[in-house]
Amino acid sequence: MPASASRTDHRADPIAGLDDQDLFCAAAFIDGRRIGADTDVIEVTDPATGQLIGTVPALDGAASTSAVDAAAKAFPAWSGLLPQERSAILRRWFEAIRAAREDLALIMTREQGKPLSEARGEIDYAASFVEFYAEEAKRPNIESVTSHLADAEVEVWREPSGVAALITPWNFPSAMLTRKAAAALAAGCTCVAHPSGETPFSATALAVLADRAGMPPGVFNVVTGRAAEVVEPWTEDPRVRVLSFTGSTEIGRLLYRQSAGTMKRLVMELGGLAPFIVFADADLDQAVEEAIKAKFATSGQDCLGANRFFVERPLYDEFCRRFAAATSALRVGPGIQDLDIGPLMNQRAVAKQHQHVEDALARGAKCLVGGKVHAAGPLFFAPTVLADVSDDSLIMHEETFGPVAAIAPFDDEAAVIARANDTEYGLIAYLHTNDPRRIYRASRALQFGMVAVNRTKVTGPPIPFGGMKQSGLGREGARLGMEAFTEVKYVCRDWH
Ligand SMILES: NC(=O)c1ccc[n+]([C@@H]2O[C@H](COP(=O)([O-])OP(=O)(O)OC[C@H]3O[C@@H](n4cnc5c(N)ncnc54)[C@H](O)[C@@H]3O)[C@@H](O)[C@H]2O)c1
Ligand SMILES: N[C@@H](CC=O)C(=O)O
Repeated sequence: MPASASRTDHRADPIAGLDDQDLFCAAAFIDGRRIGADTDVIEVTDPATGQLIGTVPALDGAASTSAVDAAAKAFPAWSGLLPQERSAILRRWFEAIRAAREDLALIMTREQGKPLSEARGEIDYAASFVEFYAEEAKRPNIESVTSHLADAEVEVWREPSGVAALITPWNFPSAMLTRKAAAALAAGCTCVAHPSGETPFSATALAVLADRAGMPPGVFNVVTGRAAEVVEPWTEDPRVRVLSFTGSTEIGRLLYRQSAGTMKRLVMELGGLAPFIVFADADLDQAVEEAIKAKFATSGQDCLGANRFFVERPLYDEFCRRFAAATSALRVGPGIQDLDIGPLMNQRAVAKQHQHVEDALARGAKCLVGGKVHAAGPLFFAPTVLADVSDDSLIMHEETFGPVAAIAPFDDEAAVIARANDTEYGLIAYLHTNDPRRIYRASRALQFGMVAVNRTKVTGPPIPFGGMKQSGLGREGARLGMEAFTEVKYVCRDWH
């Protein structure tokens, strides 16, 4: 155990309304033990109120390496279990998460700020990955290949890669962790996970539940601390074979560089700059309803959040009018009150909203609704609609990651597809049209990993989630998500 850490069962102050206070756990988890720091801690505040809700240990590089020691030690036994045995543990973890739904949602709302209903939805989403991979764990397929050599038999195996490092963000603190961890564990890898310092309690609660579900010591370690201190040793450690990150493209590039020395397998779920394209033949009511979901879920702090709305000229004025009216009806307040829009994560996020609004207005845009901080508090930004936004505005090129929508008209299909593709990002594109030929043409032409047609909610465990270009590498979810944590081994056997 590192000198700076002592073995303590630290507790955060109780959260009112939590049934099971042990889930609100102010400790890291390494090798099946709760690790607390004597002095160095990270303070976690409720973004709705600015109130301190608890602290977690700020573990150092030695502690972070000790988590890899534990995961490497646990790897032979975990990867050697029968697939059904790993599946049974994952299934128990899934059931524990489902049973703790209300408490997990409350913890998330307090540290992340999202409305309680959205937090409950995220817990269901998080649990669904554990359930899915509990099933996939049973199917570690061996591919049979017809031999191309005389007198030889050939086989292709998939073997667990080893220790996997999982680095997760603050906007979806539970689902981003289970989407990675359940896939890695099902494949037979052991994990070291680092949750964002802004939302660590959702991750430590999942670790408590994994422990209760019978996850053996060292298989699923959660290391709290400052991201660079915790993660850099993992990028340099040759025992860490896969690094899976969700967060900004900027940090993704940094981790890519840091991982080059040990040639890790990388999974990167990075930023997006989603276009939302509405053609004149679309169902306008449906387009407006879906646009509200695509822009304002998690207060706009979603990698799938629509940043750029392009509306064909004949529908433009009416779309702007209806979308602005629907936006001004959104209720803003603390997540605990379960309204529509909660606070942003931090002051940097608020500053970015101001910057994007002011820049767009300076370039000729009109503000139809919002445009400033909301009376609910300093981290609440009013849901905002900007119309006539010019293509050279910052908001058309940089992720806003907040509740500001930019709308611009278009006249021509080919031109709008080119504008939509004119970005380094390529995560998701939204398309509204009722012309089947156009749906096919546009879906093919959009350079995005996911295309949502006439709807917003498209994700879930069986689909390959991920982006093209600088939105990332690899895919999460589906069978591909599990294969990311495996190595292909080819064996050729002589018959003689
Ligand atoms: N794709 C996503 O789901 C997602 C999630 C969160 C943030 N973001 C992006 O981040 C931007 C704003 O958020 P931010 O200011 O917190 O961004 P950021 O890049 O500083 O942080 C994003 C995440 O990266 C991790 N991180 C930061 N520094 C790291 C390091 N040196 N090593 C390893 N991990 C590190 C943090 O734990 C954090 O959760 C947004 O505009 C958005 O692009 C994307
Ligand atoms: N909203 C995404 C998570 C990324 O921010 C999802 O649906 O998985």
